[in-house]
Amino acid sequence: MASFLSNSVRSLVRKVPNTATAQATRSVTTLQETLMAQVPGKQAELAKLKKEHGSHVIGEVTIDQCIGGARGIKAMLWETSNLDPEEGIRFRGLTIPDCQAVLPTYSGVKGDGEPLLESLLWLLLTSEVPTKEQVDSLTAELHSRAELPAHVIPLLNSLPKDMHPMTQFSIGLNACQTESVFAKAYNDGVPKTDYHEYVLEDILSVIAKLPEIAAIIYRNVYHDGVVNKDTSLDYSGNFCRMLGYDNPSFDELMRLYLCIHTDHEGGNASAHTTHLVGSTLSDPYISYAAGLNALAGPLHGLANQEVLRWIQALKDKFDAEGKAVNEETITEFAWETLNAKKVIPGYGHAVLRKTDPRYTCQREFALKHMPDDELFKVVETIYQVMPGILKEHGKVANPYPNVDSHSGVLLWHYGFTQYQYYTVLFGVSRAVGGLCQLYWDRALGLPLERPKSVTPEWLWSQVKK
Ligand SMILES: CC(=O)SCCNC(=O)CCNC(=O)[C@H](O)C(C)(C)COP(=O)(O)OP(=O)(O)OC[C@H]1O[C@@H](n2cnc3c(N)ncnc32)[C@H](O)[C@@H]1OP(=O)(O)O
Ligand SMILES: O=C([O-])CC(=O)C(=O)O
Repeated sequence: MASFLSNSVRSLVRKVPNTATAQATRSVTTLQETLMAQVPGKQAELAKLKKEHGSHVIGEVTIDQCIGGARGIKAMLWETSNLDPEEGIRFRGLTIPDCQAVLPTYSGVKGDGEPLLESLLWLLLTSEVPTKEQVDSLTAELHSRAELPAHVIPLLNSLPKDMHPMTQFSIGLNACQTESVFAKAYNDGVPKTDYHEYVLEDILSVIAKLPEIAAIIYRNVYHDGVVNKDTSLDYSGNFCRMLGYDNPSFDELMRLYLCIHTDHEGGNASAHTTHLVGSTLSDPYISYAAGLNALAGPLHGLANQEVLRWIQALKDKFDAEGKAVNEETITEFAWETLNAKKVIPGYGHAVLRKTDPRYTCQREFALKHMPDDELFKVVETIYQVMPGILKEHGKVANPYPNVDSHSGVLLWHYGFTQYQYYTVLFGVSRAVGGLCQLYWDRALGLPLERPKSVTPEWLWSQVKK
C-alpha cells in the first residue's frame, strides 16, 4: 500500500514498525491488496449505472417527509449494510446469526464464540468473509497503528473528570488529526483518483487508535488513570485489558458488542454525519469525530446510558416505596414517563418496525451467560409490558426495543456500572461502519453532499397550485 503514496506522505505512514506477527502472516492476501483489486470494477459498475440509468426515478418526496426528518427518502448510496424494517440489519448481505456462523472467532473455530471485530471490519470493507489468517494479519496491523500522538495523552489527562466521556472522546480523536495522511496528501496536491489510498491509511489508523483513547478516558474518570495493554490478544480482548477487565466471558461480550454496533446502513445520525462531513474532503479523523458528536445525542447512541438511568430511577423509586419491580410497577413508571412527555429510552426506531435483532442477540447472550441476573430479569419484564404500553399510547411507530435497550444490562453484570460511559463503547464500534463506507465514498468518487432545502412558503405554494 505504502508504495502508492507520494514521498512526502510516506513519512507519515506506518511509523510503527511491523510486528513479528504481521511479518509472519505476510503470505496471506492483505486487506489493501483485496481492496485495490476490487476498486476498478466497482468504479466501472457505478459509472455504468449512472450513465445508463441516471434519470430512473426511485421515489417521490412528500411534505411529511420533508419536514419529518427525511424518513424513508432514498437519497444516499451505502455499500456496507442495509436495514430492513422487519428483519433488521444485514452486513454485506449477512444477518447477525449469519455473521456468528461464518466469521472467524478468537478460538479460530467458526461458531465457537462471537465473531472478531476484525472479521467484521474485513467483511464491511471488502464484502468478503476473511480467513482466520487474514483476520490475524489485520489484528497485527491494527496493533501496529495504535500508538497515539505524543500530545494526545497529556491532553486527555488534562480534561475535567466531570466532562462527559463522549465529549472527551471527540476531543481525543480530533486531536489525533495531526496524523492524517489524507490531509497531508491533499495539501500536497495528490490527484483525486488517489484519495482513497490515503483515506484507507487514515481509516485503519483511526480504528486502531480509538480503543486507547477510550480506555484512557475510562481509567481517568473512574479509576487510577493506568492503562495496561495486551497486544497478544485481538482488538476487543486488548481493549478489555486496557479498560481493566480480564474475564474471558466479558471478552466475548465485548466482541459481540463491538460487532453488532458497527453499522446500521447510512441514514442513522452518526454514519450519516461521518459521510456528510467526509464529503467535504475533511479527513477521516475529523469526519468520524463529527459522527461521534451525533452519536452522543440521547435519541441516538446516548440512549444506552439513558436506559440504565431509567432502570435505576425505576428501582430507586419502588425500593423507596417498599414495592417490588414487576409488571405492575414498570407499567406505572412507564406511564409517568410518557405523561411527562419524555421518551422511553431504548424503545422505538426511525426505520425498524420489529424487535431489533441486535436486541435479540444480546438477549440470547444473557440467557446463555447470566440467566439469573437480577437486572436482566427487569429488562425481560420491561420487554413483556412495554410494547403494549406504547401501542396503547398510540403515537409510536415502532413499540419494540432497539439495541440500546439491552446493552447496558450486560455490561452492568460484569461490574461495568459507569453508564455515563456506555456510548463511548458504541463509538469505538460505529467507527468501523462509518469509516468503511467513507473508504468507498472516496474510492467511488462520490461528490459533496448538499441536498436542496425549501422554505415553508415554497411548500405552501406547491399545495395551492
Ligand atoms: C442506536 C440508536 O440510535 S437506536 C434509537 C435510540 N433512541 C432511543 O431509544 C430513544 C427513544 N426512542 C425515540 O425517541 C424514537 O423512537 C426515535 C428517535 C428512535 C425514532 O424517532 P421517530 O422515527 O420520530 O419515531 P416515531 O415516528 O415512532 O415517532 C412518533 C412519535 O412517537 C414518539 N416516540 C417514539 N419513540 C418513543 C418512545 N420510545 N417513547 C415515547 N415516545 C416515543 C416520538 O417522540 C413522536 O412523538 P411526537 O409526534 O410528539 O413528535
Ligand atoms: O438506524 C438508526 O437510525 C439508529 C440505529 O439503530 C443505529 O444507528 O444503530
